[in-house]
Amino acid sequence: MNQSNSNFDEDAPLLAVEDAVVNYRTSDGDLTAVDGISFEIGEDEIFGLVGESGCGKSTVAQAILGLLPQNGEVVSGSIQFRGVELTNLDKREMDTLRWENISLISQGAMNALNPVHRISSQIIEAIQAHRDTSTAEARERVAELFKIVGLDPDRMDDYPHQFSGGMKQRAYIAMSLALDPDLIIADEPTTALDVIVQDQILKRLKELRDQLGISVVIISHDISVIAETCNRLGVMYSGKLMEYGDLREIFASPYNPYTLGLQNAFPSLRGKQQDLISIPGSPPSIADLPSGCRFMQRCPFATQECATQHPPLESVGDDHFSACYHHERVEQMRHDAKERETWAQLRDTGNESAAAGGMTHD
Ligand SMILES: Nc1ncnc2c1ncn2[C@@H]1O[C@H](COP(=O)(O)OP(=O)(O)OP(=O)(O)O)[C@@H](O)[C@H]1O
Repeated sequence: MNQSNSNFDEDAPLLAVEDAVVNYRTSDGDLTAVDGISFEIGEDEIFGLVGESGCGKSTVAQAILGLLPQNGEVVSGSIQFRGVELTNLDKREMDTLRWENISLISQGAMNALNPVHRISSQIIEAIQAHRDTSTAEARERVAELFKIVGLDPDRMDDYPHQFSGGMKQRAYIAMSLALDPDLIIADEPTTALDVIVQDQILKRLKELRDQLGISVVIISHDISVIAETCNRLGVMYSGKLMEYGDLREIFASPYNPYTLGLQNAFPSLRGKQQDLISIPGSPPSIADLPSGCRFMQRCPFATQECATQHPPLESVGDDHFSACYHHERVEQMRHDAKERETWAQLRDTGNESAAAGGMTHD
């Protein structure tokens, strides 16, 4: 463990997000992008956060890392790293924690490498900004990091343009490992890469967990990316966690209609080809959220009850939680969700009428 903060509690979870609410101030008033989500990440864990564009995944990552834009704020709840409340840290403390304890590989991180500086000097600079290390020692560390991420150390003095997209992404991962963080947050780490390189990077992230004991949060809109890599999972929709827990358990017995829909919508990276069925419609705008279940307007199983309020997360198994009013109908929902007509009916009915009363009754 990286012991840069003497306030860390070794018995506390690595990361614990508890009922966190994140708002953005806009000319239309305060908009809630993350609405009371809770999850924990333990040692040696790869946690996946999945959901469609705009559901609040990046906002969660930025809130953890203290990198929310100027108009964003964690307005309630708590985010703790080894028992230390991150939302109370000042900028200097947060800057230290970022890199030393938690580091970020962001969407398009490879483009964050400075094109006019050699890759080695960029990583050396990051090391020397935090540690009193000679340049010779830092160069040795860069060579070691290159090996860890599967790059040839002889190429460390190259410029970014001499690297392919996949190599640049690996170089950025090397940089994010420079100070031995305990947790890496990878926000869409492979989105811009082709499938083969994507697979290699995901394998590498897994190896980091296996070899270095680093926990990883992978944020992706693609549930098959998460399926390949993670051992625990949070399925997000419109600022809420819809299903959460052990990945194998969720994949073997999904309880939430949104998870059922996502599973239909993405091809698996390996394994048998399946017929893809997309979920008709799009998520609600955070400026105009429904008062009931956030997924209600796109859910083929919605009833009047769903229009009352968003359902709470309930325990449905060992390390398995889901937010839905219809868990008792899950067998039927799993069966029906595999049928294209189930979702097509929704398209025919139209989102608006489904929300207003085109839904089934209990
Ligand atoms: N600075 C901001 N000001 C106002 N609204 C914002 C701001 N940043 C994000 N949002 C809104 O917050 C919601 C969540 O955005 P966020 O980027 O966290 O979602 P996401 O799931 O990561 O999506 P993507 O995969 O497209 O990045 C969206 O509705 C987005 O439009």
